[in-house]
Amino acid sequence: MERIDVHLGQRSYPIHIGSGLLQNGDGLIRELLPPRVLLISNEVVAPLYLESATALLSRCGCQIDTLVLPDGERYKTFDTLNLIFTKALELGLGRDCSFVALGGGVIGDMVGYAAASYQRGVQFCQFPTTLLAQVDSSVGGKTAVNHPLGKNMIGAFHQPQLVLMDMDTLSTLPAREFAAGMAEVIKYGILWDGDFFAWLEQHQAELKALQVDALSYAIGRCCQIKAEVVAEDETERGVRALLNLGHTFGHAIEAEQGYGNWLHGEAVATGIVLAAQLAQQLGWLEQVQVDRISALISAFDLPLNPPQEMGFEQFMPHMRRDKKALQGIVRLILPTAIGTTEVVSSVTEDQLRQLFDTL
Ligand SMILES: NC(=O)c1ccc[n+]([C@@H]2O[C@H](COP(=O)([O-])OP(=O)(O)OC[C@H]3O[C@@H](n4cnc5c(N)ncnc54)[C@H](O)[C@@H]3O)[C@@H](O)[C@H]2O)c1
Ligand SMILES: O=C(O)C(=O)C[C@@H](O)[C@H](O)[C@H](O)COP(=O)(O)O
Ligand SMILES: [Zn+2]
Repeated sequence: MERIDVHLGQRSYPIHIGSGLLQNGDGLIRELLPPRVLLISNEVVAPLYLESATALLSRCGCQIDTLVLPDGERYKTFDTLNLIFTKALELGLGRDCSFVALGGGVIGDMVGYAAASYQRGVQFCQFPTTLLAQVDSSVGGKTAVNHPLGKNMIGAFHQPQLVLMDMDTLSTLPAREFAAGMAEVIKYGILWDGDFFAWLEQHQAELKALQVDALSYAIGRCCQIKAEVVAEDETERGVRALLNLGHTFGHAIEAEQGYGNWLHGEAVATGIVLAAQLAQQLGWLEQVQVDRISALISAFDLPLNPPQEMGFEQFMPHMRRDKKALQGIVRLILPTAIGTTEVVSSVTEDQLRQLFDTL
């Protein structure tokens, strides 16, 4: 069992990582929970883990109600959010309740945003059940829903009270979803920690086999990096933007292809490769580093290339709307080495056209 703290003054919170925490984690979370809880999951995760999560929360002394939402990225919408608000109002929940998100990043982002806005803000907790949610989305307080014109366009920064991640839940995760989570894991190595990237290169087999020591090291390292970055820059005024490596391209793919057709992690994987290729084109990254990045992404069966039908004309409208853009100028996160990245606003549209033309 590992505990990592996100240091944010009064909004600080613990991340608990371990095996069996949905069965026996009550001692870790009891003191942080209010008496009234709305436990929210989806149609896929609920049959697997709702019962143990309910039992855990009830051993903590909470009065629990549950809500099961439809599954998938295409339901990360205002309409689904409204199901949460309606349920909470029907139950008569007040500001002293907590919402608990049991599921992957879609559930976590939606429940977090519902908590940020219900009666102008209630507490929430993250019980992440995908690799992607454990290494990334459950930590840091970015919450959102999608808009047809852009990913995560409507949202808020709202930190959870606690994050409880039971690594055992990964045993039921489909292989494609595990790989999608690995895209964000690889991202941390490139943007922050070259030694971690090298460790990932050396431990591919153990990770694919869900070997517990390798998995817990990888999840822990990602959470440490994210906690450090978020503590330094909670609302993305500076260094936090680095966590967006691959996302300007990736979000364009997700929106253009229709939410859910490309998984978030798949789109980010391709986005990271595009960022590396662009950095190489600009003379900032050596080809050998691009090759290492592509090789590791490919080793986890993640896509290296965007959809064939997507070129400059299809990417650009999405990229100009990216949340990092300032006065219509695209800002990109580009690697300068494995382990070091920079926020760059000097890339011209001609340079981007050249990137897509050479694919
Ligand atoms: N807030 C953030 O900082 C942040 C960071 C990264 C990604 N995200 C968001 O997270 C979302 C992607 O999250 P995701 O990859 O977890 O997708 P997801 O939430 O859609 O989960 C993937 C699939 O796995 C199922 N599932 C979840 N846990 C399972 C389990 N243990 N066993 C079997 N099936 C399980 C889900 O029901 C779903 O079908 C995107 O919307 C992305 O924008 C947010
Ligand atoms: O936590 C962050 O900051 C991130 O950028 C993490 C990303 O992996 C995540 O996908 C995030 O939701 C993207 O944020 P957005 O602001 O580009 O929507
Ligand atoms: Zn992401």
